[in-house]
Amino acid sequence: MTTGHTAAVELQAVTKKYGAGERGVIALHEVEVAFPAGTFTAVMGPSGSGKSTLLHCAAGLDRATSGAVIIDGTPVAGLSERALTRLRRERVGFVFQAFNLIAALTAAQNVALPLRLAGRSPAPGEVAATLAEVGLADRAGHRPSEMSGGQQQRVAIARALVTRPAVLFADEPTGALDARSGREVLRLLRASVDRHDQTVVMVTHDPFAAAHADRVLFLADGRLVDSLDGPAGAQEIALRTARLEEAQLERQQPEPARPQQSRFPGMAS
Ligand SMILES: Nc1ncnc2c1ncn2[C@@H]1O[C@H](COP(=O)(O)OP(=O)(O)OP(=O)(O)O)[C@@H](O)[C@H]1O
Repeated sequence: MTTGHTAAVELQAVTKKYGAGERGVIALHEVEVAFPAGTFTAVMGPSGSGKSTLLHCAAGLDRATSGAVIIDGTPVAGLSERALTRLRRERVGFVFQAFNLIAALTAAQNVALPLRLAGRSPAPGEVAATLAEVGLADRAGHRPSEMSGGQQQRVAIARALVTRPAVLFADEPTGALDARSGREVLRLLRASVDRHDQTVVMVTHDPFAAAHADRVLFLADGRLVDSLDGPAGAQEIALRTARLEEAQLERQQPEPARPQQSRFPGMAS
């Protein structure tokens, strides 16, 4: 089995600008990054640094303003909307903070949905096996409202993995969970990489979550400014995050005021 040799997703000089003219916001500046197949990458950075934009561009949910995004060997720039939708449906999996399961469907029906949308019937046992992988073999007939948050997120992971995508993108997958359910979700993502060579890219604010990754990338002001090759400890990740947040705060401070003339001659103001 080859691991880590080819890129599941590649961004070449990707710039993303929202809006036009002077009021436009450059959310990504010529970002250059590859996510090797069979690896787990965490993306961190202060609020507004461009994490979600990076994820949306890398997943083909949004188009880059310039530069190239290559998903599973296919450059997305040349694709029609319909072809891009098909690429996303067949080669990309998503897990969001808010689970996004369909309330009227059972766990098994939710997991089968991507296969049905791709126009194929699940093979016998396929959905059950995927639910078993996330430890929910006994919940197949339950609807989302009958499951805990952690269980719902595990169903969402099963739904994302059922098509065996080239890459799984997770946007704050533990953000709405208690610590124990969060750890379970992270263990599952890690296991999908270790056991099935899955490629995972996860945006997170949580250093403990990022510590499950093989590599942590740090964004600031739309640029990749730092990286840690893992396994990295949560403490080191937290330290680097704190440094970036401090640097961002410093940049946002107004220009220091000129020293005032002291009202008391001879004393420093
Ligand atoms: N649709 C949009 N229109 C205009 N500006 C946007 C849009 N989406 C994001 N931005 C801006 O682009 C920059 C990057 O935003 P992005 O949401 O990618 O950051 P983030 O790191 O994911 O932030 P957070 O951690 O707060 O979710 C920010 O300045 C944001 O205000």
